[in-house]
Amino acid sequence: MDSSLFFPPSCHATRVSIIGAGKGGSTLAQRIAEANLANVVLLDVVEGLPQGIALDLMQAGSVEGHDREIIGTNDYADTAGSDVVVITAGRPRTPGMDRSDLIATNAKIVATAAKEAIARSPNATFIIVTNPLDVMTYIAWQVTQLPSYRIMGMAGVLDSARFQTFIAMELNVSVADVHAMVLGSHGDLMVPLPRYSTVNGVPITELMPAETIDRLVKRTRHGGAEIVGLLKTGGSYYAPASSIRMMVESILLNRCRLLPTSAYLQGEYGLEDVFLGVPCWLGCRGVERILELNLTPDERDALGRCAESVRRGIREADEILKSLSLL
Ligand SMILES: NC(=O)C1=CN([C@@H]2O[C@H](COP(=O)(O)OP(=O)(O)OC[C@H]3O[C@@H](n4cnc5c(N)ncnc54)[C@H](O)[C@@H]3O)[C@@H](O)[C@H]2O)C=CC1
Ligand SMILES: O=C([O-])CC(=O)C(=O)O
Repeated sequence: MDSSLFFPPSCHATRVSIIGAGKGGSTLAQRIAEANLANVVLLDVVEGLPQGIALDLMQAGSVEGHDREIIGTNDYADTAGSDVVVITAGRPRTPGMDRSDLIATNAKIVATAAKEAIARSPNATFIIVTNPLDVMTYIAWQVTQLPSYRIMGMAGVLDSARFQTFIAMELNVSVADVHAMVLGSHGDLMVPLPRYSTVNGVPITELMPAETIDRLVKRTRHGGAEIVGLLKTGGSYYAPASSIRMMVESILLNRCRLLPTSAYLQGEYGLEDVFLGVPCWLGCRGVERILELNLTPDERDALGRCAESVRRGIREADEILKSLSLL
């Protein structure tokens, strides 16, 4: 019998490489495989870690009912030909730290990882997750020299998910009906937009008093630190992994979902040469289009302050990377 009938020549299966097999990276690998979105390559510098997680996830697949291949590796050669590369490599913060305290450590890691990954997957779309998010996305863009629409950072989906959760908890309504929009940098200066946040189309400004909204906005701004304070040894990873999965899905399936994304700005919102969270349609080309919302002068000013703080971080990272000849 001709065995090729049963084992046809392998065809190109969609592949997502995740650089960094820690809490965020490994949870994302699980989400992508269990959503049957793509095969996954999980890479880390620690020997045995990605291999062990990949084997464990493959064995879960036999129960979860997917046939996705998950490869664990320490070798970038295994990431070759990826459609999407996600960078979660780097240190998380611990209580008392600001995300910007991670610049010196994580700039080197992200620059190296991005260089290695782009060399093997020149056609991939990159999603950066490592903190401080908007600064690290700029670094990765600089070293890969990718067209700006093919590289972006994940933060806005997570920050909006937090705002949505707090709104649903406050009103005691289904979170499925809540849609919220958080723009700006992934830090205390982020810009939640109550005017664009609704419960099934009804603006939250009509559903709760201004003081309540202010309290939820503050909690959203400190949402990451709240979890770091509880976990003590690192940050959140379930909600971040879900948020990255949503972006990966919109790209791979060309769904063109409108998602707050850290994107390269070239005049949008009056800002240039900076990555910042803005609403973007994500499709097979990456950032297909940036939506310019009508902002009030206060909201615009808040976005400008975010841009300034990201630029300060970029200058600090650039100096470090130049001194190491990584830029
Ligand atoms: N953008 C966002 O919204 C979020 C960002 N983060 C950030 O993501 C990063 C990762 O967080 P976790 O997964 O919780 O940390 P983790 O410590 O669990 O995992 C990080 C992994 O990176 C690996 N790593 C370090 N250097 C590497 C290199 N040169 N190449 C490959 N792998 C390397 C480590 O061995 C470790 O396994 C942190 O910077 C964290 O702050 C976390 C949550 C949300
Ligand atoms: O807070 C952190 O360090 C991790 C993170 O970015 C988040 O959960 O928003």
